[in-house]
Amino acid sequence: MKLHVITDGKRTADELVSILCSIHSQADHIHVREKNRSAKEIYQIVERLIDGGIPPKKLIINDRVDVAHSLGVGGVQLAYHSLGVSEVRKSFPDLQIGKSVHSYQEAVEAEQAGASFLLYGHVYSTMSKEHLKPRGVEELKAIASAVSIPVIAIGGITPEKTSELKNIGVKGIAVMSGIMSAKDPLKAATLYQTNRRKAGSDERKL
Ligand SMILES: Cc1nc(C(=O)O)sc1CCOP(=O)(O)O
Repeated sequence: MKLHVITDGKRTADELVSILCSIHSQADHIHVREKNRSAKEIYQIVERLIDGGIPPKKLIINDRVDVAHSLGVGGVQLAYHSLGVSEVRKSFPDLQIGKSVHSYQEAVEAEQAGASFLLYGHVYSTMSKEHLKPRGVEELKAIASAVSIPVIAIGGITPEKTSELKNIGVKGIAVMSGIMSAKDPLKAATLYQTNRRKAGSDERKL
């Protein structure tokens, strides 16, 4: 299972660079999701992350295909308001394209349109999506067995949820507040990573 860390749009550029450079060794992917920043600001932050030692392929840019393409990073994450998967796929055949989905139908369509992986959520209740009912694991389980691209779970994921998600065929977890708002983000990321590895080895023992 992969660990995706999602930025929360609440930090100054300096804080963001400092947190991400300190935790990146524990993360498989880092999604730069800074919805209130311009393409230029995101570009400059990502340049600093790369200069700070984060391998470009680890970085996934939310929404901004232009930034992802011009910096040659690991991919783009498309939301409902983003360009469509098939339009992006047509122009960038080799780009890793993640698509955020919220139903079985959206998941199947995103795979058909050429998505490389899916983020499905929000699975558990979370302060990051306050007042919105969580979707639970049933639909997630159905999606994970219906599509052949990796499905990543997002929303309210604590380290303890890792093995439940692993058991239903999810290929990764995406975490925002559990790491970005932690008093010690490196310690938090390490705990997620340890549980993720443990979930993998428990499964191999079965
Ligand atoms: C950014 C995001 N997208 C979601 C979706 O359902 O697509 S849920 C979510 C927030 C996840 O935050 P946390 O790890 O703090 O619960």
